[in-house]
Amino acid sequence: MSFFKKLKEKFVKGPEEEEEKRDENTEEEETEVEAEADGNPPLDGETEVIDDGESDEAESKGSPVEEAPAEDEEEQVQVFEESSSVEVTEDEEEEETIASKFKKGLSKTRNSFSSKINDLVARYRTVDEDFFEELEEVLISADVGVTTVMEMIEELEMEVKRRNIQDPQKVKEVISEKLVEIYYGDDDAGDIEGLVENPDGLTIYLFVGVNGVGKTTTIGKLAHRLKSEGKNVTLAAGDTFRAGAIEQLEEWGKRVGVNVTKHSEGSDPAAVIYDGIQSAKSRQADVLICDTAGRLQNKVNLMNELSKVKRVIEREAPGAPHEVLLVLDATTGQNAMSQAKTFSEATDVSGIVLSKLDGTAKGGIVLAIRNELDIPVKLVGLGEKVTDLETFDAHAFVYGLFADMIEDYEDEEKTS
Ligand SMILES: Nc1nc2c(ncn2[C@@H]2O[C@H](COP(=O)(O)OP(=O)(O)OP(=O)(O)O)[C@@H](O)[C@H]2O)c(=O)[nH]1
Repeated sequence: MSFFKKLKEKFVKGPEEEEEKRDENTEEEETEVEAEADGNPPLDGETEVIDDGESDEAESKGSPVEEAPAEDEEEQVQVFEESSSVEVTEDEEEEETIASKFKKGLSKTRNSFSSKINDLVARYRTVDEDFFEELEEVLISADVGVTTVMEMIEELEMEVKRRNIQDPQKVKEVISEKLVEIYYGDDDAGDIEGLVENPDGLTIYLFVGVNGVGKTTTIGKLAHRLKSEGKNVTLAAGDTFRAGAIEQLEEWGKRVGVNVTKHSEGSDPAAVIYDGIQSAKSRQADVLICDTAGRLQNKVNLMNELSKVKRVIEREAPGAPHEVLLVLDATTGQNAMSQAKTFSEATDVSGIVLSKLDGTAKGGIVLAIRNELDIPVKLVGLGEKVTDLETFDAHAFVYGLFADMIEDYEDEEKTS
């Protein structure tokens, strides 16, 4: 079966399915309206009471960092009241398919990339050396990364020869297929996609990345997603360095309806994370998401800070952190690549979260990161809404890049 057809079957819903989905949505809306009429908020609110006794006991057993300010103890754990989680609007909750999210989120990249590809195939009658040279430029301009592009062109040339493809139009499909193949390399999709979870208790995710990349927003989005899946989520405000970072995380905690462990600005991040773990344990949380500061200016400090935080996590929750997630801003292109290199030297990054993928026309950065750094992209930010965080899926990504062509392909199919 052709690759475009496979993608179509996987991601494009038929009219009947769309109809069913619309009916389901209408039913859900009606239920929500009824619930509101009964005085219940559309999102489940959360009233949480902390067992302070237990966390105090843990602290007295020896917080790892003596310099943690004692006067903050009573405000270390924030408790949000029931009304606080309704700020996620119904509009934001609207259900979209993974395909429509990737299609919408990658529209800038698609518009630039597919128009260049279409222009290229329209100008060539046969697939020759010049064609591949121009294709190379198109891929490089989409930030795919020189090394990855070279590998890709080599494989494309072999494939085109093997299948004896003469018509440049037919190369589009081969490109899409190769993009997926190059992304996975020798790995199975199941091994590199999705976040690792601890089946036996608390799962801990450690977030790292420089300031301004969208770390806080991503943590908020992930907390919302996990909570919507029925998980008991808690956050630790380990970015004690950037002014306003703690308050910003607290805001997200309120918005999403999860509690946040915090100390005052400038305090030791490892102490916050330690308290976050005790709090998560005492409330039997399923997931703790830890924020950290990213000071790139001083690599030694960054390394020391992250290794101290990791040591505390490893000691207090053996087997954790289950993921060390580096947030990179897709709009910063090759700068993101150099940040990834620095952070991988400072700590064991297990996955990348690529934020603001919707804000760039150079979405090819996904492939460069995966291929040149050998770190999988676990999550992608596809917009500013709380629900605009998706588990990365290379097939959905390629569908997002080639959606228009796949639709044209459908037409060709229908008319043939
Ligand atoms: N369009 C779009 N905007 C995003 C995405 N993720 C984050 N943003 C926006 O990027 C801006 C910065 O994000 P924040 O999370 O506030 O990041 P920050 O506070 O500057 O810095 P850190 O938390 O240290 O990364 C905010 O306006 C976010 O709404 C995304 O996936 N798409």
